[in-house]
Amino acid sequence: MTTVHPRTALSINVNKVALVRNTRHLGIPSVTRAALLCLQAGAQGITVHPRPDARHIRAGDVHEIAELLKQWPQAEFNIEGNPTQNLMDFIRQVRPSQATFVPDSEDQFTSDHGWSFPQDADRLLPLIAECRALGVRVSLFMDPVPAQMAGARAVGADRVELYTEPYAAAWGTPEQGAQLRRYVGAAQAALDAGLGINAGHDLNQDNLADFVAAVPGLLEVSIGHAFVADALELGYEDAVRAYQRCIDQGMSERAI
Ligand SMILES: CC(=O)[C@@H](O)[C@H](O)COP(=O)(O)O
Ligand SMILES: NCC(=O)COP(=O)(O)O
Repeated sequence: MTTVHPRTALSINVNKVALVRNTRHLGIPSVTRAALLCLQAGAQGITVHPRPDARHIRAGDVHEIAELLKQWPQAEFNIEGNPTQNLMDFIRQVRPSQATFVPDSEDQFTSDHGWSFPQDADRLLPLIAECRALGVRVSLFMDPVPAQMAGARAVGADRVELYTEPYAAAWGTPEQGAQLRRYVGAAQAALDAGLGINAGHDLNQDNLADFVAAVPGLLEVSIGHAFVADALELGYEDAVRAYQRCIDQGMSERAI
């Protein structure tokens, strides 16, 4: 049976623009202008992760980008965070296209693991139900473990976001193929459970096309750290186009 491969959307995470902005009281580089330039260059969405310590994305950024996106109805706004911390206030106030639940502690260096089922089910169920009642799609940040996907669906998630750091770390090494097969298996299990598939963390211009080509049903990649590093060299417009080319290359190589 031929697997239908949707076009993978590119959502730009602007956390690291905010990180640089926060090192002076000058308001530059503008986070909202970065989002605008990425949208103008063809990005299909913007992602932010307003952590409780506001180390990068602040509440004002969330509301300014929400206002900007009212002018871009075809683009998506993805707000990430831990729903047992500060995320739900943003979801209630902004009602973004998507909420991505991430099980980070408040002082975590960066996101480095997904949810676990059945352990996390009881506390996620009502929060997912609230988001969906608000018309907000819910994606759960997950490790690429096939056996976990049914649990994600059982708590009402619409999608999972596969945590891709292990794949990124293996890319270009002899472990690349084995890691990629883990993600293909997890994605197929997610599809079988009725979930949509997103992915993110440490994706870059080197490893993106291989991932897009291999992983079935990939709806969205959210990319920030490597993108901002590339944008410092190329500018936002050329960096978006470079990442779109990687996605297009992966799409062209997808097995029919
Ligand atoms: C959930 C995830 O993998 C990233 O979206 C996360 O936003 C990275 O956070 P930092 O930018 O704070 O490292
Ligand atoms: N969900 C992943 C994301 O938004 C960006 O992750 P990264 O590219 O900054 O590692």
